[in-house]
Amino acid sequence: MTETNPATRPPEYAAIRTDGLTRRFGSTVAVSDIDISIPRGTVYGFLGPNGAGKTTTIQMLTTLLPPSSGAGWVMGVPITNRDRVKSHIGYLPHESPVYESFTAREQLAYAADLRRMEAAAADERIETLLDRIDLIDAANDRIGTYSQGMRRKVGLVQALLHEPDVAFLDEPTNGLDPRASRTVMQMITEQVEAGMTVFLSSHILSVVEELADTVGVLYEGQLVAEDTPAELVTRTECTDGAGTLEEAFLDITTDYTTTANVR
Ligand SMILES: Nc1ncnc2c1ncn2[C@@H]1O[C@H](COP(=O)(O)OP(=O)(O)OP(=O)(O)O)[C@@H](O)[C@H]1O
Repeated sequence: MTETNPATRPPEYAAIRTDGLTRRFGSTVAVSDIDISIPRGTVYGFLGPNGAGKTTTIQMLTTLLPPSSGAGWVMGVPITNRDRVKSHIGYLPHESPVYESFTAREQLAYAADLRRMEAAAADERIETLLDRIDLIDAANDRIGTYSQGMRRKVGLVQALLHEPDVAFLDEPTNGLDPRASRTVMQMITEQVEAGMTVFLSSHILSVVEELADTVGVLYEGQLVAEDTPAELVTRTECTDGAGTLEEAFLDITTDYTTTANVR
């Protein structure tokens, strides 16, 4: 069987696909003419310096912000179709979207209800995930009393609760201790093995290097490099045997014009 080029397949093949996706704020071009195609069941690491346009891209893909021009699809659904796109996605934004006055159990039950999950199945999944992420003992405490890391855990469980086809995770390990980070990385790996696609934005490059099948580097709104983590490291000549994605990222973003051909 001959494989077609992912970039030329119809949009329904990809979990996420964009075609010239662009967003301007006045005279600022936050995201400029981005073309990506992310196969289902993979992790896409999305990197870029502060202000590169990562959040803006995620907000367009999660239907929170309309593009200025270009197009995007999530699971084959145009991102202009908010309700249908929302039915396919989970989103963990930079700040966990939780209510201070709720307990973790209440917050997650509320999220499950919004997602129209069947109550018994939702309860079972909530308990499993709370246990997995080591939050079960605090699950009846108000989120207002939680640490940053504990809030992050609730936000992450909330994003994965309904087993979305595509999860957009912005800094999922922010504020987590090493053991909790490891658990979260294992959870992401398991979800992806079960078929989920993960769009992962993080400044913690060791996490991205370990999880991502493909990494895209955004610089001043443009996608300036895209490859597997290993290839990015090799092709930016960071390998004298011990290159890391962090070195590759610094190299690419120090002077992307000389490395734009890595894409
Ligand atoms: N609502 C807005 N109005 C005006 N400019 C905006 C708005 N949102 C973002 N921008 C600008 O768009 C550009 C991209 O911002 P964005 O938040 O997408 O970057 P980022 O890569 O997510 O950064 P960080 O890593 O710091 O979170 C920046 O120049 C930012 O100032």
